[in-house]
Amino acid sequence: MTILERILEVKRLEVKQLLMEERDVSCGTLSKRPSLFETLKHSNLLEVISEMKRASPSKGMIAGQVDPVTQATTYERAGAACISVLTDKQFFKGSFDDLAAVSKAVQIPLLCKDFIIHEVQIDRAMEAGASVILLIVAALDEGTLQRLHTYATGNGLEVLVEVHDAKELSQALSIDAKLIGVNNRDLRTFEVDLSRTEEISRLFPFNEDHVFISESGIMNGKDAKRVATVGASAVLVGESLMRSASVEDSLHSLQVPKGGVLQ
Ligand SMILES: O=P(O)(O)OC[C@@H](O)[C@@H](O)c1c[nH]c2ccccc12
Repeated sequence: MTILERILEVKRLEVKQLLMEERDVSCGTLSKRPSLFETLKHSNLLEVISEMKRASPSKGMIAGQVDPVTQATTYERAGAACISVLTDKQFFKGSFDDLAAVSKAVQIPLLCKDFIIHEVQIDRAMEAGASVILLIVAALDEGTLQRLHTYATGNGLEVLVEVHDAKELSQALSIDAKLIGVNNRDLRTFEVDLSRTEEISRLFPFNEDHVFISESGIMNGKDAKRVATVGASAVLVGESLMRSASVEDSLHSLQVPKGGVLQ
């Protein structure tokens, strides 16, 4: 069984649990945040989506003692375009409480990072103040991907659709995804390879309606430049910022000029 399959098994149980809990749906008011899509489209720099990531299945504990609010406000002050908060408990040691706490402390777009397979998780993300959710193409069949995308956008959320290969990119495009991220990490093997971003960039429809994001394994300005060169508008960065002794310097070193031919 791959790690992704194991995670999805746990998610199915979590969803059952969430569906049994009674909630006051009226608290699901959408927080007013700028649009991530618009922010990325209009910037001349490679923007940074900075992630609050305590631990991961591939790296174990990364920063167990870090306070999510302190980390997120540091990201915001340093000029991040968006904060990503991992809400998965079992594999990433995050929570919806982390997301809710961060939500109260920052004004920029806020991404709920989880393995979403059901609408009830989207409701929780909204309740906790997220303005963006992640949908992972590899985790969903086509019908569910479409349904969850429609549900989220219908509720005023933005959706980052994560792909890993050409087939997944065409699935993302077929549901009209606007924010498309290439995960450089293979969720089945944990292998990280930035050439994934380069490969997908050759197939990516760079135009008004799409932005291209490179996710995972971005460690420094050199990596940032590499993905900016092939048209990335943003990088999604967790580990290297979580481990950095100077978050501000590290984040600034990633904000290189956009370099794509069509930008
Ligand atoms: O820590 P990194 O290598 O900078 O990666 C961040 C982010 O891309 C990664 O956490 C991620 C990308 N897609 C995901 C899906 C689920 C969980 C985690 C992720």
